[in-house]
Amino acid sequence: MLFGTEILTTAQMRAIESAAMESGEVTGLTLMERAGAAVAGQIRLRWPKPGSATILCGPGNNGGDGYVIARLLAQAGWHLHVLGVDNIPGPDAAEMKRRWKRIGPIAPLTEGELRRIPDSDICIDAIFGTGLTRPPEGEIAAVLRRLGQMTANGDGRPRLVTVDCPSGLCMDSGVWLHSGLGDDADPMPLNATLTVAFDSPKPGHLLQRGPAACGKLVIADIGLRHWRERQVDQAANARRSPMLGAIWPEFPVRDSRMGDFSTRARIALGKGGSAGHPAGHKYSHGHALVVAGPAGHGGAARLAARAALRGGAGLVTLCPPSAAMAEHAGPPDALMRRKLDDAGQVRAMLTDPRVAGLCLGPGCGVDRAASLLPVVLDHARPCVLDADALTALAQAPHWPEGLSDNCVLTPHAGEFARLFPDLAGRLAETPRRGPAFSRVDALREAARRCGAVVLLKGPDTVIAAPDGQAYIHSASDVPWLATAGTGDVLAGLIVGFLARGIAAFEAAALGVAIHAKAARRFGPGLIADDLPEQLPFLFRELGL
Ligand SMILES: NC(=O)C1=CN([C@@H]2O[C@H](COP(=O)(O)OP(=O)(O)OC[C@H]3O[C@@H](n4cnc5c(N)ncnc54)[C@H](O)[C@@H]3O)[C@@H](O)[C@H]2O)[C@@H](O)CC1
Ligand SMILES: [K+]
Repeated sequence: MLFGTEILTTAQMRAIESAAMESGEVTGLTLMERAGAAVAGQIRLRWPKPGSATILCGPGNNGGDGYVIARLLAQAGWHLHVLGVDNIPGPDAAEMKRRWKRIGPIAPLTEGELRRIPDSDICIDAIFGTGLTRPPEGEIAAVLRRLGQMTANGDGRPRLVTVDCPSGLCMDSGVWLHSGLGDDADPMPLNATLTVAFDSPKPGHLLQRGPAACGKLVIADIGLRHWRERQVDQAANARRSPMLGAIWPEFPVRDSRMGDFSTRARIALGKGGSAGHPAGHKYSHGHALVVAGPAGHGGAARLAARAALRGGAGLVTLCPPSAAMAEHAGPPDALMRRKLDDAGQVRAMLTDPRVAGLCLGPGCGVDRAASLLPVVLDHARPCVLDADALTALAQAPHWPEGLSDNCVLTPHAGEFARLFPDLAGRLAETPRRGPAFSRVDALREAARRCGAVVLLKGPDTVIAAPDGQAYIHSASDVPWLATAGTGDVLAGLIVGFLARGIAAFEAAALGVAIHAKAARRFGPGLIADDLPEQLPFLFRELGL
């Protein structure tokens, strides 16, 4: 179970469109008309007064959408310049091109032409969509470079609207494809004001450069839901294509299949009762242990412990070494403390069946984490391994063996590179072809190798489970979340959810979503300490 919506790779999207057309219930021309109408509708919604638009139409169906948009905007009184590739596209795009030609001219899609025509209020990029497989070259690359320069101002004039995606962006990974001939030959990254994509987001809208390139992302329904649900279910049943879900800043309040976030969160958290109001005994909500480190480094573990408490663990015990006990004497009084000096003591604590979650890593110190890790892994209790525990794990002799699927690893990019240097290396390569290796590909492989849930933190957090299900959480709208200690809070929150009996993948997905919501609710100026304090208000708002 996931929160958010299913998202589709470009290959899945093409398969769904083909299945819809093969059914005979809908034609490609109808889908193209709906796609173009959706974009024209969004433009008219945002800019109700007809203005001027330059529409750039590529060689395929994305270009076909562009000709539909041209026709509909012209009918609405807009003044248009249409530039198009001089080719014979597929039958649907060719028909849309013909229909436009009855209304207005098509100038060649060249950089020179784009320079010659006067500036418009908006530029519409209908050059490449899901069909992009290689970097734009030659004249089209020059056009895109010019388009990037013209619209570099973001919200200045002209504004950039992209059809399905900004051209040149790999829709499966969110990276710009490069020719390898140097920056002068490549298009300039685009910064759109608005992107209207069809049916479902693709990973590239939400990962890496995608959010900045797309601007506001609107997902338009073009009547493919029936075929999408069938294809996704068939693929999942055949275990060919495990579920990929996502939440992004403009995530609609009510989503097609999974319901809105609060309903799904209520179902997940309902398994462990309501936050802060345990229906049963405190132990029925599980006891979480948070391991702390040497004196002077206790803040990280305290943040994690506080988040675990607010997240609804029945009991939370902070476990520093004896020498650091005094440092943890302050509030919250709800927090229990117990000294933990060696692996034997952890072993004794973990024999208590009520311990339902453990957090190892924040402020722990790598040596201490390394000494405790074997016992923690041996007991296979639900746990979060973060920070120093990840560094220790990467150095462990049997890595990547020994983990179980109730364990969540929460690396940031640097820690991920220590754990999976080859995958990090592939992510860092300059992409020459699409689909480029994506963060979802990397995380699925990482989770498969180590047998645990892996969560790669960032503005585009990706979580994957060993069985291949994956989840993208895009929080590009809360840059203030990137501040010291917020990762410790996330680790603690996930441990709190684990202690409530929520399965590791769900606990991680829910933790990331609630963490970002708490930051969004607080706003800029946030420090990590503020996050756990937002949780009671957030839970109440979500009706949890
Ligand atoms: N197939 C459908 O039923 C629908 C498709 N729609 C639109 O169609 C788009 C996909 O259309 P296409 O599959 O025709 O692909 P695109 O229009 O994205 O690309 C056009 C063609 O350019 C070629 N190409 C790829 N990379 C290139 C490069 N670097 N330089 C030069 N040529 C390159 C490819 O052969 C591709 O077929 C979607 O993004 C969407 O906008 C919508 O109209 C909705 C319905
Ligand atoms: K486009």
